[in-house]
Amino acid sequence: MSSHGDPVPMTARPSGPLSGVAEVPGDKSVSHRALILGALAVGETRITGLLEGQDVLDTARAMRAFGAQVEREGEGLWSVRGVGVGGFSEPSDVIDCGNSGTGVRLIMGAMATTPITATFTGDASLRSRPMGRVTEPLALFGARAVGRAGGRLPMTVVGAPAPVPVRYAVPVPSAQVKSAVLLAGLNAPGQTVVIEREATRDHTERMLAGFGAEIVTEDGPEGRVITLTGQPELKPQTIAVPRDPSSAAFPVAAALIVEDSEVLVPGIGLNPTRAGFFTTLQEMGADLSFENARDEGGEPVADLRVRFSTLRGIEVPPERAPTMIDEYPILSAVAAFAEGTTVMRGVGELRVKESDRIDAMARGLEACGVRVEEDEETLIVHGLGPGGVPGGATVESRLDHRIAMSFLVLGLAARAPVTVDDASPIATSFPVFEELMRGLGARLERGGA
Ligand SMILES: O=C(O)C1=C[C@@H](OP(=O)(O)O)[C@@H](O)[C@H](O)C1
Ligand SMILES: C=C(OP(=O)(O)O)C(=O)O
Repeated sequence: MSSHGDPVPMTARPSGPLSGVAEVPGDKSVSHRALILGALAVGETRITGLLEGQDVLDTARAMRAFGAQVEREGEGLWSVRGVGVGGFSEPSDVIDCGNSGTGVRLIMGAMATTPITATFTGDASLRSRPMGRVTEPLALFGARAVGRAGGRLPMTVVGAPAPVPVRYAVPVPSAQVKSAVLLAGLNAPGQTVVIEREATRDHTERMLAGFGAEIVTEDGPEGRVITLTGQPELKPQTIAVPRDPSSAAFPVAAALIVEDSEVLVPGIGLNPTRAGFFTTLQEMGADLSFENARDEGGEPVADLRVRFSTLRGIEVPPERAPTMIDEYPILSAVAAFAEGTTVMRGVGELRVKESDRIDAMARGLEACGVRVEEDEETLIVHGLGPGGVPGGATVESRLDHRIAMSFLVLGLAARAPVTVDDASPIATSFPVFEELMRGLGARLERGGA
């Protein structure tokens, strides 16, 4: 929701070894898609392990506003009675997607080929993010959108009265744009084709196939070509949401930088389009072991054991960025404890997330005594080695959950406490962060140092 309450300062203090089992919540990307596709299926979809973070709760509320019946039956246990492809009704009020880029962009796609009108808004962070990247391809289907200057929310989308299928090459690596086009393609007759030069997370494609849509992915010279046949009847599913690797990144990072730690993170999703952070950590010398690799609900899953490690700085290959895009903030916190320099190039997309994440990390790391360099597309962190980060600063979280969690993790291994001015955004993706980290032995406290 866009109303933002009082800031919640939080302080991380230098902690003793972390240990135990970190049961992180359900995957945010998969949770949004389970609700949206459930709402477009005919019949009752049942979901277990749904992330009950604010971003996903806002999507659940939006699906009700478009006519689906969405019920919470227990912890993480939800049921969605869908209205069928093309069956969305017109919401009687503004759709507030809170802090969630995924929520607003996927929902715009899902309604853009139905002849209804909807107005979208969000919090101050979401209202500053670009929506033109979705409304441009949605216009090719025949939808119209009017928003503020620069394609910003609030924005009204008028669904296409007679949608036509589309062939669209996504100009930026973005699973949200790809997914918006595929969801719009659901109600266009014929074949909608999306081409992406760099493969981004493919949960939409996997889940559409699970719901019975005809969808084919081919890798060719132009990149990944995804062809969806429009106007299917989606069949309701039972979906087990895997634990979120992007949330797991925080306890994993904490165990790597706090001396003598050992933590087990069970059941995390390890879809290759999401796992780049763990590959990068291994290249830095991290002691990670993957146990009990298995498949759950169409997604690869494993238990991850992590032990404190002496890390070295590396150059992260730019082509890996889409597979770890949300993990650069925590990677740059980890890099501060590595020996040598970590170079992250080709990460310009970080500037249009919940905050400008390159700037937010650079300023916060500097305040904690870490030397950084940056340009439009690059962040470079000069590591100080294990135990070498001074800390002792208050850092701005800028309405960005990942910035808040990154600096709280950093503070557990710094020499002096680190305060985040507002930890409340953490509830968007990882509502049990504080409790879970404390359970491992992290010294997290409400308030300033
Ligand atoms: O499709 C998704 O679920 C997401 C895609 C990514 O955004 P972009 O599509 O903007 O890269 C990612 O940053 C976001 O957290 C979730
Ligand atoms: C970028 C993120 O989310 P969204 O784009 O959905 O707001 C994120 O969770 O890091």
